[in-house]
Amino acid sequence: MTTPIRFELIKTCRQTGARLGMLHTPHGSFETPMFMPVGTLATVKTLAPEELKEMGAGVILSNTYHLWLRPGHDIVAEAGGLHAFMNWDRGILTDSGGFQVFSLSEFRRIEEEGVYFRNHLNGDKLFLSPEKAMEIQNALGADIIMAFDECPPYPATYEYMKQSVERTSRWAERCLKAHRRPKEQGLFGIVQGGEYEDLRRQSARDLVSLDFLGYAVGGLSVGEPKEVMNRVLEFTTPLLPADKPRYLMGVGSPDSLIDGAIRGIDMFDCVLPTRIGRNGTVMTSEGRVVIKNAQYARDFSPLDPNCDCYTCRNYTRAYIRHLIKCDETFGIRLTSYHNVYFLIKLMEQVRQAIREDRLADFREEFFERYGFNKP
Ligand SMILES: CNc1nc2cc(C(N)=O)ccc2[nH]1
Ligand SMILES: [Zn+2]
Repeated sequence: MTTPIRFELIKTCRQTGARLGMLHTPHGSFETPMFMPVGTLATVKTLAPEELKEMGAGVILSNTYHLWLRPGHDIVAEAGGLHAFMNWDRGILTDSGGFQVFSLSEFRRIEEEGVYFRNHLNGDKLFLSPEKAMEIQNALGADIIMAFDECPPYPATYEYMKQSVERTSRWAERCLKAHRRPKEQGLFGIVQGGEYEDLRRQSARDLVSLDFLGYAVGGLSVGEPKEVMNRVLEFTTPLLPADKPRYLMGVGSPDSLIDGAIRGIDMFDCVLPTRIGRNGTVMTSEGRVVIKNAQYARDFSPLDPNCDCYTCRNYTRAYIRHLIKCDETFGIRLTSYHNVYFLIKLMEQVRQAIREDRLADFREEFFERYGFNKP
Protein backbone atom coordinates (compact mmCIF):
# COMPACT_ATOMS: atom_id res chain seq x y z
CA MET A 1 0.00 0.00 0.00
CA THR A 2 1.40 3.44 -0.85
CA THR A 3 1.83 5.38 2.35
CA PRO A 4 0.89 9.08 2.16
CA ILE A 5 3.49 9.99 4.78
CA ARG A 6 7.10 8.77 4.83
CA PHE A 7 9.90 9.94 7.12
CA GLU A 8 13.47 9.81 5.81
CA LEU A 9 16.18 9.95 8.50
CA ILE A 10 19.10 11.86 6.93
CA LYS A 11 21.55 12.10 9.82
CA THR A 12 21.87 12.24 13.59
CA CYS A 13 23.77 15.02 15.37
CA ARG A 14 26.88 13.47 16.93
CA GLN A 15 26.84 16.04 19.72
CA THR A 16 23.20 15.55 20.85
CA GLY A 17 21.37 12.75 19.07
CA ALA A 18 19.01 15.24 17.38
CA ARG A 19 17.74 14.07 13.96
CA LEU A 20 17.86 15.74 10.58
CA GLY A 21 15.07 14.31 8.43
CA MET A 22 12.80 14.76 5.45
CA LEU A 23 9.03 14.42 5.82
CA HIS A 24 7.51 13.26 2.51
CA THR A 25 3.80 14.15 2.13
CA PRO A 26 1.32 14.21 -0.79
CA HIS A 27 1.85 17.99 -0.85
CA GLY A 28 5.62 18.10 -0.84
CA SER A 29 8.68 17.08 1.14
CA PHE A 30 9.85 19.19 4.06
CA GLU A 31 12.99 19.12 6.22
CA THR A 32 12.80 18.32 9.91
CA PRO A 33 13.04 19.37 12.69
CA MET A 34 10.28 21.72 11.57
CA PHE A 35 8.01 24.29 13.16
CA MET A 36 4.38 24.17 11.95
CA PRO A 37 2.48 27.49 12.20
CA VAL A 38 -1.06 27.09 13.53
CA GLY A 39 -4.00 28.13 11.37
CA THR A 40 -6.86 27.16 13.73
CA LEU A 41 -9.76 28.31 11.51
CA ALA A 42 -8.04 27.61 8.16
CA THR A 43 -5.89 30.71 8.34
CA VAL A 44 -2.61 31.47 10.10
CA LYS A 45 -4.03 34.63 11.59
CA THR A 46 -3.33 37.77 9.49
CA LEU A 47 -0.87 36.01 7.15
CA ALA A 48 -1.44 35.10 3.46
CA PRO A 49 -0.39 31.68 2.12
CA GLU A 50 2.12 33.45 -0.17
CA GLU A 51 3.75 35.06 2.87
CA LEU A 52 3.95 31.71 4.66
CA LYS A 53 5.54 30.16 1.57
CA GLU A 54 8.12 32.94 1.17
CA MET A 55 9.24 32.49 4.77
CA GLY A 56 9.61 28.74 4.25
CA ALA A 57 6.60 27.25 6.04
CA GLY A 58 6.05 23.65 4.89
CA VAL A 59 3.29 22.12 7.01
CA ILE A 60 0.62 24.20 8.77
CA LEU A 61 -1.94 23.09 11.33
CA SER A 62 -5.72 23.47 11.47
CA ASN A 63 -8.09 22.45 14.26
CA THR A 64 -10.72 19.79 13.68
CA TYR A 65 -12.99 20.93 16.54
CA HIS A 66 -13.09 24.56 15.40
CA LEU A 67 -13.65 23.72 11.71
CA TRP A 68 -16.37 21.23 12.62
CA LEU A 69 -18.25 24.04 14.34
CA ARG A 70 -17.41 26.74 11.75
CA PRO A 71 -17.86 26.50 8.75
CA GLY A 72 -18.57 22.76 9.11
CA HIS A 73 -16.47 19.94 7.61
CA ASP A 74 -19.16 19.40 4.95
CA ILE A 75 -18.56 22.86 3.49
CA VAL A 76 -14.78 22.36 3.50
CA ALA A 77 -15.29 18.99 1.75
CA GLU A 78 -17.55 20.65 -0.86
CA ALA A 79 -14.76 23.19 -1.49
CA GLY A 80 -12.49 20.25 -2.34
CA GLY A 81 -10.86 19.97 1.08
CA LEU A 82 -8.73 22.29 3.20
CA HIS A 83 -5.96 22.82 0.61
CA ALA A 84 -8.47 24.16 -1.94
CA PHE A 85 -10.57 25.98 0.65
CA MET A 86 -7.64 28.00 2.06
CA ASN A 87 -5.50 28.08 -1.12
CA TRP A 88 -2.56 26.29 0.55
CA ASP A 89 -0.79 23.68 -1.62
CA ARG A 90 1.85 22.52 0.85
CA GLY A 91 1.36 20.28 3.91
CA ILE A 92 -1.56 20.41 6.32
CA LEU A 93 -1.99 18.60 9.63
CA THR A 94 -5.27 18.56 11.55
CA ASP A 95 -5.45 17.65 15.21
CA SER A 96 -8.32 15.43 16.36
CA GLY A 97 -10.25 17.88 18.51
CA GLY A 98 -9.45 15.98 21.70
CA PHE A 99 -7.35 18.76 23.18
CA GLN A 100 -9.88 21.50 22.40
CA VAL A 101 -12.67 19.48 23.99
CA PHE A 102 -10.62 19.23 27.17
CA SER A 103 -9.30 22.79 27.09
CA LEU A 104 -12.36 24.75 25.89
CA SER A 105 -15.31 23.05 27.53
CA GLU A 106 -15.46 22.81 31.30
CA PHE A 107 -18.65 20.73 31.24
CA ARG A 108 -17.72 17.40 29.74
CA ARG A 109 -18.42 13.74 30.41
CA ILE A 110 -15.93 11.13 29.20
CA GLU A 111 -17.39 7.72 28.39
CA GLU A 112 -15.93 4.71 26.60
CA GLU A 113 -17.85 5.64 23.44
CA GLY A 114 -16.60 9.24 23.39
CA VAL A 115 -16.91 12.65 25.05
CA TYR A 116 -20.10 14.60 25.72
CA PHE A 117 -19.51 18.35 26.09
CA ARG A 118 -20.86 21.80 25.24
CA ASN A 119 -20.18 23.92 22.15
CA HIS A 120 -17.94 26.70 23.51
CA LEU A 121 -19.69 29.23 21.24
CA ASN A 122 -23.38 28.65 22.03
CA GLY A 123 -23.61 25.99 24.73
CA ASP A 124 -25.20 23.34 22.46
CA LYS A 125 -24.63 19.73 23.48
CA LEU A 126 -21.95 18.01 21.40
CA PHE A 127 -20.45 14.53 21.18
CA LEU A 128 -17.04 13.60 19.78
CA SER A 129 -15.75 10.06 19.39
CA PRO A 130 -12.87 8.35 17.57
CA GLU A 131 -15.25 7.61 14.68
CA LYS A 132 -16.59 11.18 14.52
CA ALA A 133 -13.07 12.66 14.69
CA MET A 134 -12.00 10.45 11.77
CA GLU A 135 -15.13 11.38 9.76
CA ILE A 136 -14.41 15.09 10.20
CA GLN A 137 -10.68 14.79 9.43
CA ASN A 138 -11.32 12.61 6.38
CA ALA A 139 -13.70 15.32 5.14
CA LEU A 140 -11.20 18.14 5.83
CA GLY A 141 -8.56 16.26 3.81
CA ALA A 142 -5.34 17.15 5.68
CA ASP A 143 -2.19 15.20 4.75
CA ILE A 144 -1.64 14.22 8.40
CA ILE A 145 -4.50 13.50 10.81
CA MET A 146 -4.39 12.71 14.51
CA ALA A 147 -5.99 9.95 16.56
CA PHE A 148 -8.73 11.02 18.99
CA ASP A 149 -7.23 10.96 22.47
CA GLU A 150 -7.67 12.33 25.94
CA CYS A 151 -5.12 14.95 26.99
CA PRO A 152 -5.46 14.81 30.80
CA PRO A 153 -4.86 17.97 32.82
CA TYR A 154 -1.58 18.54 34.67
CA PRO A 155 -1.14 17.27 37.28
CA ALA A 156 -3.22 14.10 37.19
CA THR A 157 -3.12 11.20 39.63
CA TYR A 158 -1.46 7.96 38.58
CA GLU A 159 -4.79 6.11 38.83
CA TYR A 160 -6.56 8.66 36.62
CA MET A 161 -3.70 8.68 34.12
CA LYS A 162 -3.60 4.87 33.90
CA GLN A 163 -7.26 4.47 32.98
CA SER A 164 -6.99 7.44 30.60
CA VAL A 165 -3.98 5.92 28.78
CA GLU A 166 -5.78 2.59 28.41
CA ARG A 167 -8.87 4.30 27.00
CA THR A 168 -6.74 6.43 24.62
CA SER A 169 -5.14 3.19 23.35
CA ARG A 170 -8.59 1.65 22.73
CA TRP A 171 -9.67 4.87 20.99
CA ALA A 172 -6.52 4.76 18.82
CA GLU A 173 -7.49 1.29 17.57
CA ARG A 174 -10.99 2.55 16.76
CA CYS A 175 -9.48 5.47 14.82
CA LEU A 176 -7.45 3.08 12.66
CA LYS A 177 -10.61 1.12 11.88
CA ALA A 178 -12.68 4.25 11.16
CA HIS A 179 -10.06 5.94 8.92
CA ARG A 180 -11.57 5.97 5.41
CA ARG A 181 -8.65 7.48 3.41
CA PRO A 182 -5.44 5.70 4.56
CA LYS A 183 -3.82 6.08 1.12
CA GLU A 184 -4.26 9.87 1.07
CA GLN A 185 -4.05 10.88 4.72
CA GLY A 186 -1.42 9.64 7.20
CA LEU A 187 -2.77 8.84 10.67
CA PHE A 188 -0.56 9.53 13.71
CA GLY A 189 -1.07 8.04 17.18
CA ILE A 190 -0.68 10.21 20.29
CA VAL A 191 1.34 8.89 23.23
CA GLN A 192 -0.04 9.88 26.60
CA GLY A 193 0.88 8.96 30.19
CA GLY A 194 1.69 12.30 31.80
CA GLU A 195 4.90 12.34 33.86
CA TYR A 196 4.69 8.60 34.70
CA GLU A 197 7.41 6.63 32.92
CA ASP A 198 5.68 3.26 33.11
CA LEU A 199 2.45 4.73 31.69
CA ARG A 200 4.37 6.44 28.86
CA ARG A 201 5.95 3.03 28.14
CA GLN A 202 2.53 1.35 28.16
CA SER A 203 1.04 4.02 25.87
CA ALA A 204 4.00 3.89 23.45
CA ARG A 205 3.93 0.06 23.40
CA ASP A 206 0.20 0.00 22.64
CA LEU A 207 0.45 2.58 19.85
CA VAL A 208 3.65 1.25 18.24
CA SER A 209 2.00 -2.18 18.06
CA LEU A 210 -0.76 -0.55 15.96
CA ASP A 211 1.86 0.65 13.45
CA PHE A 212 0.85 4.30 12.89
CA LEU A 213 2.64 6.37 10.21
CA GLY A 214 3.89 8.77 12.89
CA TYR A 215 3.71 9.38 16.61
CA ALA A 216 2.89 12.47 18.64
CA VAL A 217 3.95 13.00 22.23
CA GLY A 218 0.81 14.44 23.77
CA GLY A 219 -0.14 15.53 27.25
CA LEU A 220 2.66 18.09 27.46
CA SER A 221 2.80 21.88 27.34
CA VAL A 222 -0.21 21.82 29.67
CA GLY A 223 1.34 23.78 32.52
CA GLU A 224 4.07 21.37 33.63
CA PRO A 225 7.53 22.82 34.40
CA LYS A 226 9.99 22.65 31.46
CA GLU A 227 12.15 20.21 33.43
CA VAL A 228 9.18 17.80 33.56
CA MET A 229 8.62 18.13 29.81
CA ASN A 230 12.31 17.51 29.09
CA ARG A 231 12.42 14.50 31.42
CA VAL A 232 9.28 12.98 29.86
CA LEU A 233 10.79 13.45 26.39
CA GLU A 234 14.05 11.83 27.49
CA PHE A 235 12.34 8.55 28.36
CA THR A 236 9.54 8.71 25.76
CA THR A 237 11.11 9.49 22.37
CA PRO A 238 13.50 6.48 22.50
CA LEU A 239 10.40 4.24 22.75
CA LEU A 240 9.22 5.44 19.33
CA PRO A 241 10.40 3.95 16.00
CA ALA A 242 13.46 5.83 14.67
CA ASP A 243 12.12 5.64 11.11
CA LYS A 244 8.82 7.37 11.91
CA PRO A 245 8.24 11.12 12.55
CA ARG A 246 7.89 12.28 16.15
CA TYR A 247 5.63 15.27 16.81
CA LEU A 248 5.57 17.23 20.10
CA MET A 249 2.12 18.85 20.29
CA GLY A 250 1.63 22.45 21.34
CA VAL A 251 5.32 23.42 21.63
CA GLY A 252 6.49 26.11 21.59
CA SER A 253 8.88 28.70 22.74
CA PRO A 254 12.39 28.93 21.22
CA ASP A 255 14.07 27.13 24.14
CA SER A 256 11.51 24.30 24.08
CA LEU A 257 11.94 23.85 20.32
CA ILE A 258 15.71 23.50 20.70
CA ASP A 259 15.44 21.22 23.75
CA GLY A 260 12.78 19.12 22.03
CA ALA A 261 14.93 18.67 18.90
CA ILE A 262 17.85 17.63 21.10
CA ARG A 263 15.59 14.95 22.61
CA GLY A 264 14.64 13.51 19.23
CA ILE A 265 11.52 15.47 18.22
CA ASP A 266 11.01 16.19 14.49
CA MET A 267 7.81 18.27 14.37
CA PHE A 268 6.44 21.08 16.53
CA ASP A 269 3.37 23.32 16.48
CA CYS A 270 2.35 26.26 18.62
CA VAL A 271 0.03 29.30 18.51
CA LEU A 272 2.68 31.31 20.39
CA PRO A 273 4.08 33.41 17.48
CA THR A 274 0.71 34.70 16.27
CA ARG A 275 -0.88 34.80 19.74
CA ILE A 276 1.83 36.91 21.40
CA GLY A 277 2.21 38.86 18.14
CA ARG A 278 -1.39 40.01 18.49
CA ASN A 279 -0.60 41.65 21.81
CA GLY A 280 2.58 43.24 20.52
CA THR A 281 5.18 40.87 21.93
CA VAL A 282 7.89 39.70 19.55
CA MET A 283 10.70 37.15 19.78
CA THR A 284 14.08 38.48 18.73
CA SER A 285 17.63 37.09 18.69
CA GLU A 286 18.23 39.11 21.85
CA GLY A 287 15.12 37.99 23.72
CA ARG A 288 11.48 39.08 23.89
CA VAL A 289 10.52 42.68 23.05
CA VAL A 290 7.19 44.05 24.34
CA ILE A 291 6.77 46.72 21.71
CA LYS A 292 4.19 48.79 23.64
CA ASN A 293 6.83 49.69 26.22
CA ALA A 294 7.55 53.45 26.22
CA GLN A 295 11.27 52.74 25.72
CA TYR A 296 10.52 51.99 22.03
CA ALA A 297 8.59 55.24 21.29
CA ARG A 298 11.63 56.80 19.59
CA ASP A 299 13.46 53.59 18.72
CA PHE A 300 13.92 53.73 14.92
CA SER A 301 15.75 50.41 14.72
CA PRO A 302 14.15 47.18 13.44
CA LEU A 303 12.37 44.75 15.78
CA ASP A 304 15.41 42.47 15.48
CA PRO A 305 18.71 43.82 14.12
CA ASN A 306 19.67 40.25 13.12
CA CYS A 307 16.46 39.49 11.21
CA ASP A 308 16.03 39.92 7.44
CA CYS A 309 12.25 39.45 7.33
CA TYR A 310 9.87 41.86 5.54
CA THR A 311 8.94 43.51 8.85
CA CYS A 312 12.54 44.06 9.98
CA ARG A 313 13.69 45.28 6.56
CA ASN A 314 10.96 47.92 6.19
CA TYR A 315 9.63 49.11 9.56
CA THR A 316 10.94 50.41 12.89
CA ARG A 317 10.06 49.60 16.48
CA ALA A 318 8.66 53.13 16.90
CA TYR A 319 6.30 52.70 13.94
CA ILE A 320 5.15 49.21 14.97
CA ARG A 321 4.66 50.41 18.57
CA HIS A 322 2.50 53.25 17.20
CA LEU A 323 0.36 50.82 15.15
CA ILE A 324 -0.12 48.41 18.05
CA LYS A 325 -0.99 51.24 20.48
CA CYS A 326 -3.58 52.51 17.98
CA ASP A 327 -4.99 48.99 17.36
CA GLU A 328 -4.09 49.33 13.67
CA THR A 329 -4.48 45.88 12.06
CA PHE A 330 -1.29 46.34 10.04
CA GLY A 331 0.61 46.32 13.35
CA ILE A 332 -0.33 42.76 14.31
CA ARG A 333 0.33 41.65 10.75
CA LEU A 334 3.91 42.93 11.06
CA THR A 335 4.49 41.35 14.49
CA SER A 336 2.85 38.04 13.47
CA TYR A 337 4.87 37.89 10.26
CA HIS A 338 8.12 38.45 12.16
CA ASN A 339 7.32 35.93 14.92
CA VAL A 340 6.39 33.11 12.54
CA TYR A 341 9.45 33.94 10.40
CA PHE A 342 11.62 33.89 13.57
CA LEU A 343 10.59 30.35 14.57
CA ILE A 344 10.82 28.98 11.02
CA LYS A 345 14.33 30.43 10.68
CA LEU A 346 15.24 29.15 14.15
CA MET A 347 14.48 25.63 12.92
CA GLU A 348 16.66 26.27 9.84
CA GLN A 349 19.51 27.12 12.22
CA VAL A 350 18.77 24.00 14.29
CA ARG A 351 18.90 21.83 11.12
CA GLN A 352 22.20 23.45 10.09
CA ALA A 353 23.64 22.82 13.57
CA ILE A 354 22.64 19.15 13.27
CA ARG A 355 24.38 18.95 9.86
CA GLU A 356 27.52 20.34 11.55
CA ASP A 357 27.17 18.12 14.69
CA ARG A 358 27.10 21.18 16.94
CA LEU A 359 23.51 21.53 18.24
CA ALA A 360 24.66 21.66 21.89
CA ASP A 361 27.01 24.54 21.01
CA PHE A 362 24.20 26.28 19.14
CA ARG A 363 21.92 25.85 22.18
CA GLU A 364 24.56 27.47 24.38
CA GLU A 365 25.02 30.43 22.03
CA PHE A 366 21.29 30.93 21.45
CA PHE A 367 20.35 30.67 25.14
CA GLU A 368 23.11 33.12 26.05
CA ARG A 369 22.00 35.73 23.50
CA TYR A 370 18.26 35.25 24.03
CA GLY A 371 18.65 35.43 27.80
CA PHE A 372 17.31 31.98 28.73
CA ASN A 373 18.55 30.83 32.10
CA LYS A 374 21.37 28.35 31.95
CA PRO A 375 20.49 24.57 31.80
C1 LIG B 1 -0.45 24.21 23.92
N1 LIG B 1 -0.23 22.93 24.52
C2 LIG B 1 -0.74 21.78 23.99
N2 LIG B 1 -0.63 20.58 24.57
C3 LIG B 1 -1.29 19.70 23.77
C4 LIG B 1 -1.55 18.34 23.92
C5 LIG B 1 -2.32 17.69 22.94
C6 LIG B 1 -2.63 16.23 23.13
N3 LIG B 1 -3.47 15.66 22.27
O1 LIG B 1 -2.14 15.62 24.09
C7 LIG B 1 -2.78 18.38 21.82
C8 LIG B 1 -2.53 19.74 21.69
C9 LIG B 1 -1.79 20.40 22.66
N4 LIG B 1 -1.42 21.72 22.83
ZN1 LIG C 1 11.98 40.12 11.50
